[in-house]
Amino acid sequence: MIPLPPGTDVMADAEATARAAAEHLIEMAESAEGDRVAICLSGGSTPKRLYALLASPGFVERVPWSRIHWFFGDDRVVPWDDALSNVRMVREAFGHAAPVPSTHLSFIPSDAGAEAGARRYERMLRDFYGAERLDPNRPLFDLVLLGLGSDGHTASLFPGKPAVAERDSWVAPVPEAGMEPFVPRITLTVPALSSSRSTLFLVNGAGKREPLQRLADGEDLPVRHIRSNGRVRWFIDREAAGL
Ligand SMILES: O=C1O[C@H](COP(=O)(O)O)[C@@H](O)[C@H](O)[C@H]1O
Repeated sequence: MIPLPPGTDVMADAEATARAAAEHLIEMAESAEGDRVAICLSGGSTPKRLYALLASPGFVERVPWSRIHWFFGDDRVVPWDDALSNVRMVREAFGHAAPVPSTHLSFIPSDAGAEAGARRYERMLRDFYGAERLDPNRPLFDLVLLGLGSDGHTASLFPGKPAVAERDSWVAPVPEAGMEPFVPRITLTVPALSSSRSTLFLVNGAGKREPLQRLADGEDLPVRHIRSNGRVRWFIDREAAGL
């Protein structure tokens, strides 16, 4: 078995990971103070089952939809209805069953290119937060969901790329990352992703053994830089853990 990050719960399979994540999301939303709950969603294929579960009977009645404001940790610079878009993935997973007020979904702007989109998304986040600087005592997000790409990226922070080192901006353009063919992306940066009341990594499947092993071997992957005001937790299924 691969030595796993601190804060790991090993789950039986992808379904168990999604169910535990749904319970954690509801717990974080219910325990949030004030009338707004901010949740930052991850993309890719892993969290799709979680989002579909939230909109399904047994969960949909328990999620405090009217209080939750949904944000994205990263996206590709493609139209929101493109098959590569995280917006499309979340919309499809929520379907019509999730009663999300339209003003509570903040999509990453994708129509003006990576640079301009990053600036616009940063403005949206700062306006929502109500300040130009992150207060270490007041997290931007109640919950940040993240994944781990098979090549070691998280959000769209790719190992060794400039966005990983960004500490002033909350959002960064990712014009290239060494994956070919690469679609430009926009990503939250380490300080924004680390401003959370809770952070949860979801990692499933045999394809994640390699990046988990690289992490265990001490490689400087972007996830190493992510912090939280509260706990950083990992839900990893047995297959990814090498069990
Ligand atoms: O490209 C992306 O990949 C990572 C990992 O996705 P996964 O489906 O392999 O778990 C994801 O966290 C990120 O948001 C997404 O844009």
